[in-house]
Amino acid sequence: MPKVLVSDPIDPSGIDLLGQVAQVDVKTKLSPEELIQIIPEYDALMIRSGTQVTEAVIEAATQLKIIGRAGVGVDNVDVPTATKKGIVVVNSPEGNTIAAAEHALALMLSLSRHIPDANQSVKAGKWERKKFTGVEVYKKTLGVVGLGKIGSHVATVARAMGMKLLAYDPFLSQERAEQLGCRLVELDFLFQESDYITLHLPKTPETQNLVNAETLGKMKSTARIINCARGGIIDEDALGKALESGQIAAAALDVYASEPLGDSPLCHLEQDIILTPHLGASTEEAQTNVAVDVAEQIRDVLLGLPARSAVNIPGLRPDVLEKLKPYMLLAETLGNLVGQLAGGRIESLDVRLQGELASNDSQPIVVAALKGLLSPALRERVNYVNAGIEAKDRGIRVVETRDASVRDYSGSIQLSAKGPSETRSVTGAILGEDELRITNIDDFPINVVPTRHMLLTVHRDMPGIIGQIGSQLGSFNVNIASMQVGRKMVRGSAVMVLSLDDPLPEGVLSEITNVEGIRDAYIVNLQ
Ligand SMILES: NC(=O)C1=CN([C@@H]2O[C@H](COP(=O)(O)OP(=O)(O)OC[C@H]3O[C@@H](n4cnc5c(N)ncnc54)[C@H](O)[C@@H]3O)[C@@H](O)[C@H]2O)C=CC1
Ligand SMILES: O=C(O)CCC(=O)C(=O)O
Repeated sequence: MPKVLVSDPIDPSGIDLLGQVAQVDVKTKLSPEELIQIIPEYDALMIRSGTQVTEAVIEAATQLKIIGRAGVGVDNVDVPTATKKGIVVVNSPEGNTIAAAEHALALMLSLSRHIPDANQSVKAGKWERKKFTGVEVYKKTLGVVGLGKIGSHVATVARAMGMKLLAYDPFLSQERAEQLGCRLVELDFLFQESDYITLHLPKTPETQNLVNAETLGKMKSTARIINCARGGIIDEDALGKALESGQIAAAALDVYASEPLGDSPLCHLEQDIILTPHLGASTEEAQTNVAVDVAEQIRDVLLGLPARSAVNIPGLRPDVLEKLKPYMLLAETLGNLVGQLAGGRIESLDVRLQGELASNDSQPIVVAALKGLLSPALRERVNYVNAGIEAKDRGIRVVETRDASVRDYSGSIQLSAKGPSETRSVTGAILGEDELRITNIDDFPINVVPTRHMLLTVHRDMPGIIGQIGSQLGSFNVNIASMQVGRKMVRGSAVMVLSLDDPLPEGVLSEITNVEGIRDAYIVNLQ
């Protein structure tokens, strides 16, 4: 019988289900060393957010086939290392959506009516009716930052309560926002106009400290902010200061930059602040949903069947997967790249299969391209199962074309993404067994190995420009791993792609854009 380790508290419904096909050991509160010591015995690991599945844990896990996260965020799993070792990572992208949305709404109403303080006051024998006079949410403006699954449900309920809705989501179409009764606006406008702001976006390098002293400074002094998304999206020091100075009226947080929160200055604020211990997903229903969802996937993988919500390896028959894997990885990488170049609100994606690939089943490749395209916006919430639905919900039209006559490589994929103002296109191929290459960017021929941190420029082909960019990067201590230039004609336009050892520090991009001859510069981060 296969062995499953459950290392965080999981609803019994999931454990019972797994018990039918495996030996299940529940061992919570393991130290990192204890986990590394016992993990070699196990075929599957089931976790919530408590267990850190680090590179060291995965390297020690010689039998492991699957890691199941009973929840959405897989921030506590080293997914790239798991993928490298062929370990499937699954999550439950929707099991706790309603729970998290309802928690945000509960916090909004609690802030409006001072429920936690009023409760404490009555329990202390007081009767302070005037002190706890509240405000109504009816006809107030709610700004929703991140209009995905949770944000959409919050918007739907808030609309039914008579609230006016603004939303900011750089990856969502106007049409989808309108369906939800939201006016899609820029972030500054949302901060200036909202009476309540609720955050429902992922934590990424771009969203870290999205709410900071400057953005808080734009809010009304009567405004209230709620964060049930991820800690670190709000700068906690700046929030404390904004509350103390009366810059904003109140805040409610469920998530923190570091958890558990411990004795933070936020706990000692006199002002209106409600703090809950990451309870967004903690309802009986959500815990049953996520436990059963993930346990079913672990069971299926242990029985040799595909998983339905794999964040890293798609649910295909092993023989099909083996054949298509390099091309799916290529499509996902190209999707990610073209999405970053097109910059957000994509209206359509053209997937063109060329050469030998033209006669293949295109569906897995299209899905992989969409997963890559949507991953800057949705991160681990987009997988091979929901990528098509997510794209449709976002109003992205997908067109497939085939051209068997293109013979530069045995098989190649071209993706063209149409944004609001322009269409960007990238092509890639597989060299040898599984080496990925980007072979064309916006019709400029190039030969680039995709890497994690890249800088891409479109510039005038003239002497000195490459040297200047190299010096700029050097002055910021950024090391260049490789460089490729592509051009269509001498002294015309050119593209340059630099692979970097480290992420680009803030401010470098604007310096590079200022170099004479540079028309555009992009930071591209590929997974
Ligand atoms: N407190 C808790 O216990 C729970 C927290 N969460 C967190 O809630 C958040 C939302 O989850 P879901 O709605 O399921 O995710 P989702 O993926 O369905 O929606 C996220 C939305 O954020 C948008 N987005 C991405 N970058 C953005 C940016 N820079 N600015 C504005 N919007 C941006 C995306 O386009 C997407 O529409 C996540 O951070 C998730 O980890 C989820 C479940 C429970
Ligand atoms: O309670 C948990 O497991 C955390 C829920 C959460 O934040 C998530 O699913 O992303």
